[in-house]
Amino acid sequence: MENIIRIAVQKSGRLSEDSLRLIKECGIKFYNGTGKLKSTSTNFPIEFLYLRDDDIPGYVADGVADLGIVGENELVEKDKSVDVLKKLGFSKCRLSLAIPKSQDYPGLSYFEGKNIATSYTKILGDYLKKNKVNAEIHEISGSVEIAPSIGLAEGICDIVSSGSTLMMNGLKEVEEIFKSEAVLISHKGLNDEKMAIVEKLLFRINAVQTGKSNKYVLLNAPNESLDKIISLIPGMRSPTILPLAEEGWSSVHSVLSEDLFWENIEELRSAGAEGILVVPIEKMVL
Ligand SMILES: Nc1ncnc2c1ncn2[C@@H]1O[C@H](COP(=O)(O)OP(=O)(O)OP(=O)(O)O)[C@@H](O)[C@H]1O
Ligand SMILES: O=P(O)(O)OC[C@H]1O[C@H](OP(=O)(O)OP(=O)(O)O)[C@H](O)[C@@H]1O
Ligand SMILES: [Mg+2]
Repeated sequence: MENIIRIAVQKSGRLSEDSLRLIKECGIKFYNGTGKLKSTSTNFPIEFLYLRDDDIPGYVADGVADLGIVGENELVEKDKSVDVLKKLGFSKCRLSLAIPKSQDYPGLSYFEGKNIATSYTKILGDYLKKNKVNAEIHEISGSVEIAPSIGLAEGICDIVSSGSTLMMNGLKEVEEIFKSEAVLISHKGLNDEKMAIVEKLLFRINAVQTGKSNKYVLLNAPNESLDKIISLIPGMRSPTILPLAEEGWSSVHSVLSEDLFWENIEELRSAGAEGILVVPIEKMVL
């Protein structure tokens, strides 16, 4: 069936929940009961494959799946020929080198002639080559952080986010070698029918993501300070101004990024703004 696209998402794990949440926020309905490895949307021409994240780049490169959501770390490690359509802003982490916290760290020379345990042999190998460090790479597929304590390696290269797993295993992060977040990838050479559906999906993802990075702001302001306040919360085209029942006051409605709001909040208040409400936006189409 050409008029449907197939997207591979992680069946269970760190990417899974956020991937499925994003799809639902796009208004796409589907059933993903536990144990199901495939499901079809009831209101959008898309079907889902639920896979291990390691397998997603290969399925998309081979065209078994038209799209996939995977971490950049896995994508680069698997080195498959796919297109990256969009960074998705979740599952942010980094690939770092770590050593026992009792060890002094003079720099990358620490790793010269040593063993490093990792699940990411390609990324680590490229990094060591680029930095002219001769070290032995030990590939293990999980629980990498215990390698130094069981004498398997003098260092590791693994995913770090909060750093708590490193700490719990007596390790300290010494080099960050790769920053990663979830990305939407696509098979190269999708036909026009499939590309049309992909464009519709991207439109919805953009609307959801733009909404997430902006807030709807309402406030009350004395009319004499409206020009100053409007300059501080310019909105998409221009703020909406509504007269309050009380003479000399107006209600100002606008949209702006959360960062800009916090940068301007003090100036807004000193300009006389009060009753300031900040409301999340579900979707936003520019
Ligand atoms: N602690 C973390 N914080 C943020 N993102 C993470 C974290 N750990 C992993 N990720 C991201 O989520 C992806 C999947 O991680 P997960 O731990 O679920 O993989 P996995 O155990 O290999 O799962 P699978 O069984 O699907 O292979 C990683 O490739 C990475 O991009
Ligand atoms: O810096 P932190 O916040 O501690 O996160 C890093 C840990 O998260 C991931 O493991 P996860 O918890 O997903 O378990 P897993 O090893 O079974 O995938 C990753 O493999 C690291 O071990
Ligand atoms: Mg995996």
